[in-house]
Amino acid sequence: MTQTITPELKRWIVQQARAGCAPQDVLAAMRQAGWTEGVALRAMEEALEEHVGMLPARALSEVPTRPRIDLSGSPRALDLGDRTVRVLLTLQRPRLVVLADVLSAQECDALMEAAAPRLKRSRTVQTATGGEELNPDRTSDGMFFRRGETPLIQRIEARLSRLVQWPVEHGEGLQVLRYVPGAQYKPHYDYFDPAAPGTARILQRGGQRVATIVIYLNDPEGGGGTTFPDVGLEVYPQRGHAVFFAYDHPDPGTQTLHGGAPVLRGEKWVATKWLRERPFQP
Ligand SMILES: O=C(O)CCC(=O)C(=O)O
Ligand SMILES: [Fe+2]
Repeated sequence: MTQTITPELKRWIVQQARAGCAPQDVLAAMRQAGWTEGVALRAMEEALEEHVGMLPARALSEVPTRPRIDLSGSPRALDLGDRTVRVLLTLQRPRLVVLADVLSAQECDALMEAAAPRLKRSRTVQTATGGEELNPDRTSDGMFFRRGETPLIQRIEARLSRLVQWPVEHGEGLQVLRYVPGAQYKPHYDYFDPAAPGTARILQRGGQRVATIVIYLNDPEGGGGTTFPDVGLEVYPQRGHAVFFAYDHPDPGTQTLHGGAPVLRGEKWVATKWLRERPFQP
């Protein structure tokens, strides 16, 4: 059965929020009333977004509680201190922004060069056990830089932190991936499945993942787009560009299912930054 988000439902959600009801209590009440979690979360997001949109600008200047790119005033470019990035596209659901000029060509080259000797077949964090495993759905080679490992990494981390208004300490180490022709990363969520037995252990090191930044380091000749199947979106890799997407809750309702499509010609290199709720202990 499809459930429809009605104006009455949204009004009710706003009333609860104004009465000081905690979001998890509103969610629990909706679930009890028969709403599925994904729809309930989407209704809450939509209702509160619309409501906040009607408040005076002053009310929006509170400290962000999630990584976000401030696009108030629809800026075409964002000054990040040492670099100006351009805003190409934004989507509300999934919450997503495509950017250009996040890294210079020289920075992309330097990252690939530093990563190359350390690449190994990618492993995936297994929520079943909390350990790491080879994953047939993910046929890239990868490596992690330690946070702050080199001056280049420090510079990139500071820039990304300013971009998404989220502390450097909440980030995992920058990961570099290389895909050769045929390699791909099948559609997945970056957050850890709350229902899986190994997740509790993973969450001890900084809580959930709440947002992802994928930066393209080169121009693959064909294929290799980052796909978002729920909304039929594909971001084509271009050197120095990036896609940011955020998921406030570890739930498919965020529509952040995404994958790296198979590379058809040439290689594809990306750098991924995953952001956690809390400081991440490497
Ligand atoms: O390679 C891509 O386009 C996506 C990478 C990705 O999903 C990830 O690193 O989590
Ligand atoms: Fe991912």
